[in-house]
Amino acid sequence: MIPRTMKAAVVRAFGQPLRIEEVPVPQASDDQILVKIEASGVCHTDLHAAEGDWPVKPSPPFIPGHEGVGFVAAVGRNVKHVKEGDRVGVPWLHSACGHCTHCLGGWETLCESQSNTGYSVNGGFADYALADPDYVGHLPKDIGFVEIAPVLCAGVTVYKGLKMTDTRPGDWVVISGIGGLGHMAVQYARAMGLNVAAVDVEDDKLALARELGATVTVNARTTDPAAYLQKQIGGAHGALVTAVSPKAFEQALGMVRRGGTVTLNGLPPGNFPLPIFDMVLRGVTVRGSIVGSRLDLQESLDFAARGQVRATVATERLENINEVFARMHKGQIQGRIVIDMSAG
Ligand SMILES: NC(=O)c1ccc[n+]([C@@H]2O[C@H](COP(=O)([O-])OP(=O)(O)OC[C@H]3O[C@@H](n4cnc5c(N)ncnc54)[C@H](O)[C@@H]3O)[C@@H](O)[C@H]2O)c1
Ligand SMILES: [Zn+2]
Ligand SMILES: [Zn+2]
Repeated sequence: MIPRTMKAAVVRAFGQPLRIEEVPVPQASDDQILVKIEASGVCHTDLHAAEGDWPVKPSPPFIPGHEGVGFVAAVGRNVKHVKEGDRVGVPWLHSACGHCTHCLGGWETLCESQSNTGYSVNGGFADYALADPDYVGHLPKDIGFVEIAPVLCAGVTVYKGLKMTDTRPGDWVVISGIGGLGHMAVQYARAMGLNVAAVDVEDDKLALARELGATVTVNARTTDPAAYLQKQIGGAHGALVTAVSPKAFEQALGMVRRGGTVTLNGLPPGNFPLPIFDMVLRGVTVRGSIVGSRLDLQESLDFAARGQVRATVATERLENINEVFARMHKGQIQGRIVIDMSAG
């Protein structure tokens, strides 16, 4: 039985604490599904959204959250391939047009008509969320909701980002920023046969990276990470930047060897300089990468299903979301915090 109202964390104004409110449960249109959210990972993007950090902003009031996972509670009458009771996740890529050149080419992440969960449409920091059945992730059978939630954004994003480094098994990849995204990246990289170096500004993050399979670690607060990696491994073949500091982006350029590729996942507001001479003579590629396609999402879930990646998680109640954001802002979270919607 679906209630009329639900609990949700709502952004009423940028930079203000989220409010826990009782709001109407949304109703699925003929082409949508309604998902009963059981767990919802907290991504740094949710914090950027609530702060209004980016040039393209959401419109308050809105409900953040794009790692929401749970059971399908209702299906619209046109929905054929997803049924009530299915276990699904509602990712950042809420929906796309399906017919532009990007969508046709398997690059729906670049669709100009896309909508984004927890940003342009309400997300998973609530008991229920709407979803487009064509864009949900189908969850592996034997993994709990709390543990799988971080794959819906952190997992798929770094899995795709690693592919975009154009590295091959046996190559070195450096992961800069070992937070929610980065700690998953270390694991995907290992599973993909890569040697992993990890960079962060906190020693406890680097300790986690080592536990998860990184064999070289550098604290960028105390050591110049580019110089260190050139000396230790001759520079990496690829770098994946998930850090929330523009400084880390600049430093990553020097972490790769000649011909290397630097893929940018992190989204701190700001810019960083590209030294022309150095980029040209060293043949370095720099590219952005945003989440992943539906196929990337399903593949990233398959790694979890096979036990090759496993998010380091701690649970919190939705009521504590502002405290979670405060800790995230200070870089005090190990792995991912997941809101357990069944708690309270
Ligand atoms: N491109 C995408 O599709 C995509 C998807 C999800 C998140 N993001 C973005 O990725 C970023 C990271 O998200 P998250 O949830 O992993 O955040 P997080 O807060 O969990 O982790 C960020 C990490 O960066 C580290 N860090 C900070 N300054 C650093 C520096 N100078 N050098 C190295 N490490 C540094 C922090 O210690 C922390 O471990 C955010 O900006 C988020 O918006 C992008
Ligand atoms: Zn995210
Ligand atoms: Zn499109």
